[in-house]
Amino acid sequence: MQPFLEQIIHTPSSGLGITSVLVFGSLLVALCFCPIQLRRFRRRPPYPPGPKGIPILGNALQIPTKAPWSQYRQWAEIYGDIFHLRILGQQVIVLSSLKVGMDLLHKRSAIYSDRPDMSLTRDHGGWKFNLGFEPYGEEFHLKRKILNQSFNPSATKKHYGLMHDNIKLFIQSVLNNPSKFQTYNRMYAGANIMMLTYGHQVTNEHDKAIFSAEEAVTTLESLGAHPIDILPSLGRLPYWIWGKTFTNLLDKMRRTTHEVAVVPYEEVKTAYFNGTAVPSMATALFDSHAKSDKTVAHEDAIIGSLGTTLIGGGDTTPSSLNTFVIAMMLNPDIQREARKEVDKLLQGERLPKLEDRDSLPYIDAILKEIQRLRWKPVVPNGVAHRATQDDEYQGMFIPKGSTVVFHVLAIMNNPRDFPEPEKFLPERFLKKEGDNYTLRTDVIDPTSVAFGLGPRICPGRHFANTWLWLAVTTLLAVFEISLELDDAGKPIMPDLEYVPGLVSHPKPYRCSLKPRPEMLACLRANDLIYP
Ligand code: HEM
Repeated sequence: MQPFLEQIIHTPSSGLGITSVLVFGSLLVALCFCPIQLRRFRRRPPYPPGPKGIPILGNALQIPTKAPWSQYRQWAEIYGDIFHLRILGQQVIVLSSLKVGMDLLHKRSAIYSDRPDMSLTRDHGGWKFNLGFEPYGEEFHLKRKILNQSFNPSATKKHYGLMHDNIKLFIQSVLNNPSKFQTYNRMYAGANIMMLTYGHQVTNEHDKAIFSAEEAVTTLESLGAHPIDILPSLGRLPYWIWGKTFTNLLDKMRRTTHEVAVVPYEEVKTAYFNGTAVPSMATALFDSHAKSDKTVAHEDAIIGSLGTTLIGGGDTTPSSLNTFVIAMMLNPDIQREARKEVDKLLQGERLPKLEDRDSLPYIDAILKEIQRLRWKPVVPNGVAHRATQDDEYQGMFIPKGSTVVFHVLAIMNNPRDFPEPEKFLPERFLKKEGDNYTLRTDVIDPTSVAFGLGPRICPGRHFANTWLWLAVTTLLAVFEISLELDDAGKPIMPDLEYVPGLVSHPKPYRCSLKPRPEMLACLRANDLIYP
């Protein structure tokens, strides 16, 4: 799911220098495509406006490696909500408003739902199983159908019991060891998904499934730009010509993708045919696809859909929940206001339930603001799409093969839609009458941006939002969240510089999570032990 732009520009660590990749790629592109491009150029409307680049490299060197979105925001202010960049001869179209995103990715989805090639990771690194890399076509629809069946809004309701069980385990773990909040955050996000997908119970933070998913994503992030992505036929050459660092990394990538997608699948398949599998997405699929000879129809699509869930959800929801904790530490007034709403409903007598959601609009506003984020949305550059046909939009030309970036972060930071975007202000989504809040409907809902658009919209969005709501509300009910103090009594501030990557997330931070005395009776009544 690595945005193409990032892959080309921002992760040059595969053993080849970025400059050589850029120059090499540009020469190839120029040699192969110049005559064709010239013929098309004479007939077409202009590209969307954009900054002037330099020969060969185009705009590559104008995109800062750190916080590139602020540059995109500036370009959007100069050139409008759709602008054009050229990187290595690759046309990149950046969409920086929800309207343009809807017009293209949603309304013209037949053209804009493909992914850039990423031949290296897909065809050579073992990532072919992953829906996020799947070209738009029959296999894509099959995998999406499988995931949608388990993650659509009514299917998500069936997972409430699992989430209610896991939130209690999560809270108990944090009560036992608050300093490991970040570890448990990740562990229980993974536990939800592993139980739902494979019927696998995660019982500790060292569970191999969670470890494999982390390792696979880290390896993917460290591969970086490579000529095989520019000219896939180079992949037919022996790998050793690219050097030892590269071959080692590719070996590791193939091993980790196997561990993440094939190993858990084979385990659950064996259990299914032995009659010992716990009911899950996998067993439901076997019920309808297993044959009498113990083979499974559409097996690749099933392996791929199941194997994608932990990759899609293992990092993303924990990142949002970490941002929530950081936001609460830095905004005690907002924390107080949110807790007032929670306490009014629960009266210290019970833990929150997902059925309470409609009664707590302030919490929903916090979730929207977390997704809008003043620091970094979880997937700041969206995930790149690719145009499969020449297109024209408002008199501008979008050529076939363009990489199309729905720039989530630039949209979320647009002061036109979100005044004072740098401030954390849940109230921007609320109307207040007397003491009561209601959600505004006349403001862009960040939830409709953060998860992408069109047929490629995140299939896990309902599930992610439901778990996040429950986690946020329960943490507010049970804990006082504040900055930890150092030995001199000074607050330890979190670093707001997020770690960039496929999924952006905060650096490790310190926080104080103190159980609220008024909830102790309720915790005991729920068999939650306060040490
Ligand atoms: C806060 C949590 C999450 C955020 C912000 C998020 C965001 C996104 C975004 C922006 C995309 C790309 C959409 C596009 O191409 O336009 C995406 C794709 C995807 N997400 Fe999520 N996601 C989250 C949680 C999850 C969860 C829990 C799952 C697993 C069930 C999941 C599974 C996927 C998959 C499989 C794709 C690829 C879809 C495709 O290419 O067709 N995500 N997500």
